[in-house]
Amino acid sequence: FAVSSSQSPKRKQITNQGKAAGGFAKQNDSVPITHTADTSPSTQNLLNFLLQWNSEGLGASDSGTEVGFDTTNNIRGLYATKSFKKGEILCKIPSDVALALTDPSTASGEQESVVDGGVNFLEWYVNKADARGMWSAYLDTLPTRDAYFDPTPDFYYDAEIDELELPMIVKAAKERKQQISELSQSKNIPFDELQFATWLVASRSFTIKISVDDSKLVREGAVSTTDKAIRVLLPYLDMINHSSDNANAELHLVDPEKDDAWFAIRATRPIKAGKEITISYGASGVETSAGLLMNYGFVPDENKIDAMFMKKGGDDCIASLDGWKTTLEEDEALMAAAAGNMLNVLKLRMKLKKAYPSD
Ligand SMILES: C[S@@+](CC[C@H](N)C(=O)[O-])C[C@H]1O[C@@H](n2cnc3c(N)ncnc32)[C@H](O)[C@@H]1O
Repeated sequence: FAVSSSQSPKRKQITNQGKAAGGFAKQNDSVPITHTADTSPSTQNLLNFLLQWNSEGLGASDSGTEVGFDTTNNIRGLYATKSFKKGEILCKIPSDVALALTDPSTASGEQESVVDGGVNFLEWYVNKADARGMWSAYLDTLPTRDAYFDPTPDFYYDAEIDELELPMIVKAAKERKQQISELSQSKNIPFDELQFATWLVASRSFTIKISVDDSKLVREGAVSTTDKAIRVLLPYLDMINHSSDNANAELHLVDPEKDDAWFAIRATRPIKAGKEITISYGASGVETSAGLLMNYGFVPDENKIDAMFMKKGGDDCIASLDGWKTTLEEDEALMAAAAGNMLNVLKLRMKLKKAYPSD
């Protein structure tokens, strides 16, 4: 099985090239720079760790990608340091530096919940000294509970969840809070710890398929009903932010049938040097704004998929604009005085009201 669990990566280690990040190989064919390079020790450590395991397209200034902070909103993300054509690989990491969050021997076609993933993350990596040491270069780059992060409804009061109004979202959000509470008790994990681990898993993990027959990764588009879904954390690749309507890259499996498989980021459009690299989150590559709030804690400004979600949402969805408790204008007025979690609640409500076709 090519994805590591808590053990060390299996591939042969190469000498650390110790190249520093930052800067551009060439300035032509580039866009104005909208980020500052992340030169923090934790990110440099991660780069060195990944280079030891033969990762490509990262680490040196001309390698292809670098971690940076958006100069406007300070959000950390991944940026191109050279131009790429559509279809080109920007960077890749070997599958054995992926941290599995699902036990492949018990996995089924059904996706385990993010809360189960949170339990496994704590039990297999964080609370196990040897694994924590092995993966420290990655773990040290993760957001922490004591710094600001975008809270998902797992962190909301029930009254705030109720304000989301859409029955299917309110139900899913309350169920997940409940599951965190139940599993924290049955697994003897402090509630706050599991709540945050669940957030890390929900907002950073990728779901991939592996073949039942030989436990190898499965090429995209070749998924059969007997394949198992497993959740993985992908160091460095999890620095990539989301774009609903303008993503320029996607996760791609290279040589999934071989032991030496790779997780790669591939350009879906031409990308100029300096441009932020974005993918579209969600297992199927389309995530509604409600789904983004549930799992990633933010509501995007644009999202073409929302209109379709409202139309095809079924009985659990609010069937018409009349079904909402407030009008768009009332929400706009509430927004002016809102703070904390209610900002995203109202942003989502207003966005869905605007997206819903009035025919
Ligand atoms: C997989 S991580 C991406 C890397 C992350 N920015 C970091 O610094 O580690 C997902 C998180 O990034 C942030 N994020 C990603 N895309 C975003 C977007 N389009 N707008 C606002 N926040 C975004 C959200 O906080 C989300 O939970």
